[in-house]
Amino acid sequence: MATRWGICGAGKISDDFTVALKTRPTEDHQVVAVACKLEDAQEFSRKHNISQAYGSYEELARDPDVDVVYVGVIHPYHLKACKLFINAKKNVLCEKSLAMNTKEVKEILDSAKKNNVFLMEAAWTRFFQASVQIRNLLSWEYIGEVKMVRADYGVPLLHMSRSDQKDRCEGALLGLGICCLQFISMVYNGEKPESIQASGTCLETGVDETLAVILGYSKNRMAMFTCSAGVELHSDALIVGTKGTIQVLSPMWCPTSLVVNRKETQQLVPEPSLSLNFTYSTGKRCEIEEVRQCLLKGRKESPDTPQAYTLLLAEMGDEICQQVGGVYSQDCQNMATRWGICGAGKISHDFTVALKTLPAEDHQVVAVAARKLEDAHEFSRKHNISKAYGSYEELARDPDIDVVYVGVIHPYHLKACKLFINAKKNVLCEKPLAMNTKEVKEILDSAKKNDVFLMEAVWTRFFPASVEIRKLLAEGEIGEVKMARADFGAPLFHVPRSDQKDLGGGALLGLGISCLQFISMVYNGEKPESIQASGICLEAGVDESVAVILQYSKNRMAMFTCSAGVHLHGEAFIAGTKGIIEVLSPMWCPIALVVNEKVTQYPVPEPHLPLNFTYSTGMRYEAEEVRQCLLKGLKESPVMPHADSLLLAEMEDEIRQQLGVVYSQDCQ
Ligand SMILES: NC(=O)C1=CN([C@@H]2O[C@H](COP(=O)(O)OP(=O)(O)OC[C@H]3O[C@@H](n4cnc5c(N)ncnc54)[C@H](OP(=O)(O)O)[C@@H]3O)[C@@H](O)[C@H]2O)C=CC1
Ligand SMILES: O=C1OC[C@@H](O)[C@H](O)[C@H]1O
Repeated sequence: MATRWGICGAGKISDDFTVALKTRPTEDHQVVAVACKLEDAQEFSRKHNISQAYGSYEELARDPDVDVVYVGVIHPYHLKACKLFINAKKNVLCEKSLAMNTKEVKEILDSAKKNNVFLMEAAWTRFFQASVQIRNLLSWEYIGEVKMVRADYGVPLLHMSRSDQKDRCEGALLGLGICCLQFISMVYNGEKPESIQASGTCLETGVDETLAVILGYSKNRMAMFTCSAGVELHSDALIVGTKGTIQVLSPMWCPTSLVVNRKETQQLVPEPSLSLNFTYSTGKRCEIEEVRQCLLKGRKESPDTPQAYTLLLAEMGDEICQQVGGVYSQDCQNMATRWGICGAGKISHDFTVALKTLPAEDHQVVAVAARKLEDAHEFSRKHNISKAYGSYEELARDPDIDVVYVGVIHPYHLKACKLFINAKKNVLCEKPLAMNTKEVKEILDSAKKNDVFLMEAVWTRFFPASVEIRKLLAEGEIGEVKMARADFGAPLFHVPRSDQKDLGGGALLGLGISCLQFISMVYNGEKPESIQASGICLEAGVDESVAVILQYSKNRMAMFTCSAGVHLHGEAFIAGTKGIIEVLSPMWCPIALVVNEKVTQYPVPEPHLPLNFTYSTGMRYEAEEVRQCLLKGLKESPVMPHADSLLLAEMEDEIRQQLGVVYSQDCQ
């Protein structure tokens, strides 16, 4: 009985695929239907003598006479099309690249598994006679142990709309480089490379034009490829072993000539019955027959292109895209921000609980790292995190992390931030960003140099109440601001990190910073004209209680008190020429505002686990700010910009100097 094909999409590749199918016996393969815009489907069906033409993919999905659908639409539509057919229990052969990124590929693979249907990415090169011969030669170790693989594929394609428009297409990697990658992956038997280094040029649209990639494999083996949608490359491939070489002559993506240890053999493809759009497309007959054989044997995937290979290709593609800066809208949309947590202490616990109050589609914690592996394990068990590392370095190397939350105590912020930033990780670091201005500058500089996002976790700024305060001030609700005041005091000296100097102790950096950032927010990041600080210090040399007066231009002022020895009321207010905004306690995680005597509440969600600190689920707002910044490609938050972190550090330095609090970091 013939395998009955449905064709999804009536473009160039579907045209060639249908011609290739005709080179097979009609007892084995028949095209029974085609679907796309109705007039195009009708024209396609007339040209190829197909009995059924549908004006929608949904009709094709419902056709009971179709055994397998060939998805020949452009990549951005693969996910939707594949899921439609798979959910209708159709087997699917989908053009390469199976989807735009790993997340989409996983979604397609999962749905094929769930629906128990056959699915294969149309990596047609693998099924050419020449590729079969290569696999045989490698398994016989005909050229000894493989040490190096190289492939190139370049064709000027930028005149084709799908190749230069990011929303419609793929760029050089997804369009061409994927053939080189799959070749390398075939030679190395689906092994994951140990390293990938990619460099490339992108068009103004953000699409990658030309790429060069080096892959490092275990046991000192390597591979490299170049691809270009801008220029013609030689487009051959080479496998170098300890005892010889296999050369795949151009076109390596539809190979018909091999040179094995200098001896050339040719395996030609049949002539087409109609003219083709692409080189040697009748070679697709091999993948077509592979699908039939798999269906006859009841297989759900091809042993020659298993789904694990498809996944690996997507993962490598994502890594390369990330390195060259080619990000597609699909990479951002619907994709969770993947957090790594550095430090398994109290605030990291609270932050992780706060993340759980946000949709799992938007935020996921994928790994935690602590100095001791058992602490990381305990944390990961408690929070159901899949990866636990016993060092921060391992977290820095994890390719699955988009952003690291640094929740260690402040003397270690500099080292941790630099580690992650140098590993090209985005960072949200607990406050204070560092111990002094010098350290803060070092972190900011390294974030700039490495072109990553960095934000000091000044969570207060992102509470809805703070958003409301900024709105009211901008609208002039209380007239011209003349005075701001804040207090924050809590007896904390039972906590070592609060009274020990080498652990970053002291009221100012622990608590006063929340008051200082509030004042700085009210005065829009302006530098005060003068600062007068007075305070009392413990014998250990850290500040216990501090009172500070700040003078701003145009006769405006601010003041705050903080104490790590006693409880203070924890309120703040902003007084203007036309009214007053009061922030009820706790002002550092505000849930109630009184604006000209009218009270408004802004409650935070309940936590699913007990918290260490007051209203910590409010850290969800800063986490969402990070996500939004990353989605927009920002390197700093407009609400808590780098300049504000620098100003905070400068003011803290000045206050500490007046109090006589000196940390070892100030002397280095
Ligand atoms: N937003 C807010 O309101 C709050 C902010 N914070 C800030 O968060 C940070 C951490 O505070 P918190 O969680 O209470 O602190 P913890 O005492 O719980 O310590 C946090 C982590 O810091 C690392 N650490 C602790 N002591 C040492 C040390 N002696 N040497 C090296 N590393 C050490 C540990 O990492 P590991 O697990 O790897 O061993 C530990 O788990 C501080 O910078 C603080 O200012 C804190 C509370 C509230
Ligand atoms: O460092 C701190 O420790 C105690 C907390 O209550 C406070 O919010 C934080 O800044």
